[in-house]
Amino acid sequence: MPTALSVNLNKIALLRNSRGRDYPSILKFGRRALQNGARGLTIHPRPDQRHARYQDAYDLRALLEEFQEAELNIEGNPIDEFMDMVLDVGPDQCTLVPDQPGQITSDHGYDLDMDTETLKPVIEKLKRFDVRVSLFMDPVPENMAKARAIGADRVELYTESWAQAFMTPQEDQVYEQFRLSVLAAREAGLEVNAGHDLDLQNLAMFLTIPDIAEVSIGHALTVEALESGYDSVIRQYAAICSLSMESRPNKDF
Ligand SMILES: CC(=O)[C@@H](O)[C@H](O)COP(=O)(O)O
Ligand SMILES: NCC(=O)COP(=O)(O)O
Repeated sequence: MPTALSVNLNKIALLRNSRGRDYPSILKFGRRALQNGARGLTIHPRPDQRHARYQDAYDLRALLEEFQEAELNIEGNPIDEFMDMVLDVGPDQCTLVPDQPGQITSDHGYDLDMDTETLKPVIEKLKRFDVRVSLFMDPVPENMAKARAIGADRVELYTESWAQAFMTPQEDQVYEQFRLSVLAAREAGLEVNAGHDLDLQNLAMFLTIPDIAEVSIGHALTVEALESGYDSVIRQYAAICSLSMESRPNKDF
C-alpha cells in the first residue's frame, strides 16, 4: 500500500485566525487537498487554539463525509478538553503528542518510561470509541515495543532530525535510526506514521524506508504552495495596477 499523505491544515488556520474571518477557509483548502491526492487531513489544535480550533475538527469531520476513503487525524496533548472533543468528533485517528501549553511547535516524542501510566487509560478510552491511536515518538528502536505494550496501534516518528540531517554528513546515520525504528515498530506489531518538517526536498529519500503508512505534512507544504504561486499572483496584481485609466473597468454610479 503506498504511503498516505495527510495534509496538516494548522498553518492555513493560523493565517485565518490572524484576521478573524473565515479566510483562508480550512474547509476549502482541506477539500482541495483531498481533490488533489491527499488521503487524509490533519489538525493539531493546541490548548490556546492559535492554529486549528476545536470547532474545525467538527467541520472537517462533516467535510470528510464527502470523501469516503479519506481519514481525519487529530493530533494533540490529551488534556481533558481535547479528549472530550476527540471523543465527540470521532476521528479515524488520534495522534497523541506530549506538547506543553504555549509550545511553539512539537519538539519531542513520548518518554514511555515516564508517561505510560497517564497514557494507558487515554489509549484505552480512545480505542473503546473506535479511534485508532498513534503515539508521537522519537526514532529510538528500543522504544517501539513499549508503545505497542501500552496499546498503541501506530507510532508517528518525529522527523525533525531527518529534516535537519538531510543533505548533511549526518544523513546516513539518521536515516539508519529511522529505518531501524520502523523495523522495530513493525516487528512489535505497530503501523508507522511519520511527520514534522517533511518537505518536497527531503520526503522522497525518507520514503525509501519501506512500510511507512502515512506522512502528515503542513508547515513546509504551506510555504511551498506560497512559493509556487507567489510570482504569478504578484504579476496579476501588477498587471491590474498598470492598466491605463481607459482600460480599467467602468464604474457606473
Ligand atoms: C505533531 C507534529 O509533528 C507537529 O508537527 C504538528 O502537528 C505541527 O503543528 P504546527 O504546525 O502547529 O507546529
Ligand atoms: N504530524 C506532523 C504534522 O502534522 C505536520 O508537521 P509539519 O509538516 O507542519 O512540520
